[in-house]
Amino acid sequence: MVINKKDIVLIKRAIQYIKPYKIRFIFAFLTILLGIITDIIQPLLWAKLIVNLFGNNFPKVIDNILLITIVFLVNSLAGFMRLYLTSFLSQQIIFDLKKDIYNRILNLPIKAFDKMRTGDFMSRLEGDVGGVADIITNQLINTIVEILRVIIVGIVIFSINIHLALLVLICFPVTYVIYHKFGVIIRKENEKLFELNDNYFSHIHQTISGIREIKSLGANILSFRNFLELSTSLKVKALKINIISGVSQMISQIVNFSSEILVMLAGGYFVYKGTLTMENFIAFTSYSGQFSNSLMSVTRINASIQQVLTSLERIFGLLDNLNYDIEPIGKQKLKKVNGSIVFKNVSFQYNEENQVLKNINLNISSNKKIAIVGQSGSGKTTLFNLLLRFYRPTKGIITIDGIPLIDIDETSLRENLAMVHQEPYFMTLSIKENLKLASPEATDKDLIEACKIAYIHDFINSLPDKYDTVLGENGITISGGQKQRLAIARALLRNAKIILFDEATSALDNESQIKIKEAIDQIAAKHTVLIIAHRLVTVLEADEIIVMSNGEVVGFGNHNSLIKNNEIYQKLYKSEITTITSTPKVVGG
Ligand SMILES: Nc1ncnc2c1ncn2[C@@H]1O[C@H](COP(=O)(O)OP(=O)(O)OP(=O)(O)O)[C@@H](O)[C@H]1O
Repeated sequence: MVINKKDIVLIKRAIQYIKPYKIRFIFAFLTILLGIITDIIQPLLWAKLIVNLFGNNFPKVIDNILLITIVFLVNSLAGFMRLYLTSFLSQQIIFDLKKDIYNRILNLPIKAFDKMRTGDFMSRLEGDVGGVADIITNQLINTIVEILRVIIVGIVIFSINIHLALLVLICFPVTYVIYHKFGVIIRKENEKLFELNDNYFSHIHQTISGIREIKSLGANILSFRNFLELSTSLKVKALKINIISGVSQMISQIVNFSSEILVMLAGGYFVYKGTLTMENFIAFTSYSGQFSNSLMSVTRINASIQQVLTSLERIFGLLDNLNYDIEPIGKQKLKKVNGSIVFKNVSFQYNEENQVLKNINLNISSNKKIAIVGQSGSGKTTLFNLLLRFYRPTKGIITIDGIPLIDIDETSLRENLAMVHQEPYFMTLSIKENLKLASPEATDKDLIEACKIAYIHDFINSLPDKYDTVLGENGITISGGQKQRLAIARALLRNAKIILFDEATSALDNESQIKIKEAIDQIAAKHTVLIIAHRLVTVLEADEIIVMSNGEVVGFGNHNSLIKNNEIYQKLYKSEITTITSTPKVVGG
């Protein structure tokens, strides 16, 4: 068996998942032991029965049949208990592993998702976990049991006839070498199979989440071709692994069969010579079968262990990769929040390569409507990302009401900061349930009030099921403007003092635009609203405008002052003015 130090660490970690259920494991183990003992007794009883049948000893035959029946029943019961316990343990370990991975994913910093593909999470959560749990419960118990069986049955066959037992043993080194060699190959092939599985899951996830893009680009055929390529590789790899396992099994079966023939020939000869009783010969042939099968299982376990080690490596590797330094988060609760925000000398970079924000200094008063404008890539979204604490500034400090962002307790921060995305995400749940995700305690009255402020109540009321209408995947059945208004209502329900709003770049109908603007105006009276602005009307009416260029704040003031004094703002404004006169769009990115 090829197990190195690293594997031992993996196994030790896996054992942590077994520990809470050790009593059940012991029971499973005992039922299996009972199974082995009854398996060992049975051939002996059958041998006695046959001898008694030939000896015309009818009362003894009845005794033997009675005993055989009892042993059979105990054996069946033990088999059932074993099945029940191992299934329970296997499902429980799957549950525990998945729970740990899922919990880790939910609590990951956003930067982790910049690196990992969704498919990697899916394939490990689904594929590897099941495999590991099965092998921990079934294979691990089996290994111990089969080793025990080899020892016990080994003692029995050696005590029956040492020469015959040695003949049975001959096949072992050969079978061992076969499985050892094939085990190494299988492990390598499995690693490749799992990698393919990651790619496969990623591809499917990307296709489904980007289906609109794929269709509009006419990339269906290309996507299907990639899918076929991946599925074919998966099929070929899985087949190859099965063939390799099959070949190794076939070779060892041939070796086994040869040794059985040798045992028959030698055993028959010993009976003929009178050095072995018929009863012992019958029992021996059955035991030698058990012995070789167990020995085969023990060697075969090597392949399973190689497989489980690959999966363990991937699962724990994923968990470890996700083991980002736990960034200290403060415990300070925000009480009655004013909503003033300060950026002091804030710089930030997503990676080593480029500085995205450069020495940002901003002083945003509460209850104001602030528009952020700037060319695409100038760093507007990154400002929001930092405020949302998705990433931490590489330099400088951000405060809310004078409290450093880093010191604010997580729940408190989320309660006071709400975000309305360009393409808001809704679950496949009813409107009411989607809104309640933001505030589970909200009453129907609260929901209606928020929806009225967000100018979406009348629309919801016009739907057949009103607030109980179920939204399609990602709110597909409602328009972009309606989605944003619903998202505003959701943000309002959070009762957050600061609302971040990423205006939709896509053209909204006039009615939607006016309603969104009115909703924001109403909200801005009592909240600090920061808007990544893409519409002229938003910019013109903002209390303050932040002008961004190449990761720097190059202007701060209202439209009138900026249009007079700020060159970059003038340029942005002028470059869009033609569009603006035809449609009420766009300033900046
Ligand atoms: N997760 C990320 N990892 C690495 N770089 C990123 C990441 N997100 C954004 N960037 C880079 O940071 C810079 C600023 O991006 P940001 O999204 O903040 O710009 P923006 O002004 O909001 O642009 P737009 O108006 O097009 O949305 C860009 O150069 C972008 O490529």
